[in-house]
Amino acid sequence: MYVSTRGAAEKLTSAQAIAQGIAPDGGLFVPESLPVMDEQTLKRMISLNYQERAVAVLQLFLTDYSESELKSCVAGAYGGDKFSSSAVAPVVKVTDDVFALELWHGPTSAFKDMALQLLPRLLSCALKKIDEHAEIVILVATSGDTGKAALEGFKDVDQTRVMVFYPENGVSQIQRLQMVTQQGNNLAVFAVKGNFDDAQTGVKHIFNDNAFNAQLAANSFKLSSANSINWGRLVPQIVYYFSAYADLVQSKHISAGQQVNFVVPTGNFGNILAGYYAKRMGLPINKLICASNSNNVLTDFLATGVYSRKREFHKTYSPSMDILISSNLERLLYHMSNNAPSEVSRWMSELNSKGEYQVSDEQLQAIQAIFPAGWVSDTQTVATIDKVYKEYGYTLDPHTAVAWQVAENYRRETGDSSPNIIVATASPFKFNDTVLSALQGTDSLAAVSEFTALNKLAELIDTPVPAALAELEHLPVRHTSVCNPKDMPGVVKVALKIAE
Ligand SMILES: N[C@@H](CCOP(=O)(O)O)C(=O)O
Repeated sequence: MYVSTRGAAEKLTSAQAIAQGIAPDGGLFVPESLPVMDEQTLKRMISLNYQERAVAVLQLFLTDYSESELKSCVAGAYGGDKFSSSAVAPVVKVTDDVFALELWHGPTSAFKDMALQLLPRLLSCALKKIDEHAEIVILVATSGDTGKAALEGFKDVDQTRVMVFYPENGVSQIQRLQMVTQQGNNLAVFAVKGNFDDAQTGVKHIFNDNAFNAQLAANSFKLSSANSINWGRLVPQIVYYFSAYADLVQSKHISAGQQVNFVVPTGNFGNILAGYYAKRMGLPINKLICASNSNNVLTDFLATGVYSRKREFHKTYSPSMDILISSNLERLLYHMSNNAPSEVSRWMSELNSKGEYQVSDEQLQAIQAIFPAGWVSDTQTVATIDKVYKEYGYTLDPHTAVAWQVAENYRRETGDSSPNIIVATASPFKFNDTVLSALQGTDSLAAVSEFTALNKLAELIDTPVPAALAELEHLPVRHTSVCNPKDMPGVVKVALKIAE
């Protein structure tokens, strides 16, 4: 069963939690108890393919789904030619003890596909299970990657509508084009005059507005989420930690049981939290290294125990991580406080009212023992892209470059020699201008169009542009709406044709 991190919502099955998205008390759903992956299953994973590994992990959490339901959801998500790699999430050896877990082989070239190809299937199945007939309105706040992956995953899915809110000037050109050209009859995309936090806060306000939800219900609509606040977004992400480990044992780069570090470019804390669940389940993870850009709110929290959003918001070359309110930290705090919803509620309410909260020294030490952290500037990010390409012929996108450099700094500072698995979250082509100028200097971008830059990058790194990105050049723009954060509820009503 699933409980809210704030303790004031009823327990739900996983199907109910996935359909609701967020708990009615404003908290996030977490498993009441965490399953353990026994050693035998861990060993067995080595010889399984990605889909089989996914079922093995999912069935430990989604206990109200049958094995055949999970197999069918997983086959739909990862089967066929949806992913450009047959491994789905391949692990690439970059140096003797540094590996890249490439999570960007899906249809939108970012790691969000790993969950957002599966979530629509889990949700459709959940709606049948719980006999829900309302139309589910999925609200998404995005700093670039989740939005497109949600649009692609939910496009024309029965009984769903999708509404994506992205910061007007806070995503890469390719990310923007991916969203504004999206086809499908059940979706809408809005640029928000503000940053990602404004969009995410706007969405959370809508979720917590009882009158608004009642009006929706009267029109046979219910809200849900495709962000990592939804448990159904998070659980598929646990799978690739197991899969990467199994691959490395299979290829004999590590021995079974050996401790490894995962280094995760972090924004909303969902990806790295999935790694935490994998560790709690028994995967031999030494550290989960939290890598940030100059929006280093998490680095500071992990150093001091004070989470403060009272700071300048920076627009960086790694825009998907331009976030100051990291939603999933709430789940970690719940687990690290020994499941104490009253403490979590107090911290979240202080974050809301005072802009900050502080955990105890004891809690901080327990968190620090698992999550070392660091951040790098834009200047270091581009230097890292250039250095890694020159030294190893491997092309990093800016988010993955942040992780790479933080991993290098961590190893130098601590002497921890565990193999580092860098979680590669996006294709370099999504951030073509930053990557091209990192490799060839800013002059390479002078007076060239987005698509010339894409092709130049492809030629330089001798890799074809993903077809779905190349075709953006010829797709008509279908979504041009812009709104203020305070107008988001009205915008949702208009899109749903609900009268004021
Ligand atoms: N980095 C994200 C921000 C939202 O995070 P999510 O994991 O909660 O969906 C993005 O690219 O949109």
